[in-house]
Amino acid sequence: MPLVTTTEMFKKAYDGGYAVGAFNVNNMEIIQGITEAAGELKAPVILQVSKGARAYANHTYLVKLVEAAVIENPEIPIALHLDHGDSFELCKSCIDGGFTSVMIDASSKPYEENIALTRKVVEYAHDHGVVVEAELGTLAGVEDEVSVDADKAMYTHPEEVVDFATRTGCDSLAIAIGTSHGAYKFKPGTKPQLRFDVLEECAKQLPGFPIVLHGSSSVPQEFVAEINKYGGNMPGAIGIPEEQLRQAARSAVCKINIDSDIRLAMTAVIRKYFAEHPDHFDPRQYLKPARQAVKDMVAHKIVDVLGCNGKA
Ligand SMILES: O=C(CO)COP(=O)(O)O
Ligand SMILES: O=C[C@H](O)COP(=O)(O)O
Ligand SMILES: [Zn+2]
Ligand SMILES: [Zn+2]
Repeated sequence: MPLVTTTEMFKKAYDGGYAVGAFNVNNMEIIQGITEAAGELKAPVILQVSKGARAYANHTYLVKLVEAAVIENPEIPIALHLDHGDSFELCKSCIDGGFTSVMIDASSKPYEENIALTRKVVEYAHDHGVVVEAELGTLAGVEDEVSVDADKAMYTHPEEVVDFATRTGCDSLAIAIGTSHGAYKFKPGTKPQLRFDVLEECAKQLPGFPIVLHGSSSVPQEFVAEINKYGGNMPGAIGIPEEQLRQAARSAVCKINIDSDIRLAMTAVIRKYFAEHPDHFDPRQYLKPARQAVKDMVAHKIVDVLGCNGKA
């Protein structure tokens, strides 16, 4: 099947009590690892491209690689999504350039400006058959090149979500409940805990509406240990406990974003490979196990965390 929007995926995920994985893509090996796992497990999947990914790999290369993945995996629905679009122009360029979904993240702007910009993107997107994810609340960590302190992060105000969703017409909403971007989500020694009360209140206000969780890598400690063992230096890297992601996936959360775990999986394998094979210099030799590590990690998320296997 051709690239799809997330509309049908989210409806099924909402009703079925599971979530669809949204994985960030930056090169061929990442796209292959993710889609081979999703294809074999008959799972719907969202491939998302950040502004940084587009700057790194070029829009056309990424779209064509994703189109190749669609041809190679005809039995699963695949959506191509812009992650953290920060302007109307960037969203328009992706809508015009073949994406089926875009995020406009104006969450760092004042509330009324967030609404106005999101509304503008929604109008253009819907005219072109593309769906829109918006965001309310501020995630801790590094977002939009703004670094937000964990204790200054702003949880989404549930009393705003109906007004926001109604006035913008967005198709899904990313909320802040204590997740954050990157590999250092919680201070060592503190207990990682998402605010499920905030999530439940948002879901109650917007029955049937798909909620999105950003910053949802679990930062598997075996990857961190391998990285540190083979010359890396990532002390105190901590992610979201998978049990809490499972709980979120069963709720109104229909899309769970994972990028850092891809980076960690590849880096761990490549560091080990370099340490064990100092004489090798063919990139295929270390990118092949790195791609396999992405595939294994994604398969684990699909089956053991998201619950979207067999839902294609
Ligand atoms: O939210 C993300 C992409 O938008 C990715 O989050 P992680 O850094 O937790 O993987
Ligand atoms: O949300 C951020 C994603 O992890 C993308 O990160 P990036 O901007 O470094 O590509
Ligand atoms: Zn944001
Ligand atoms: Zn994000």
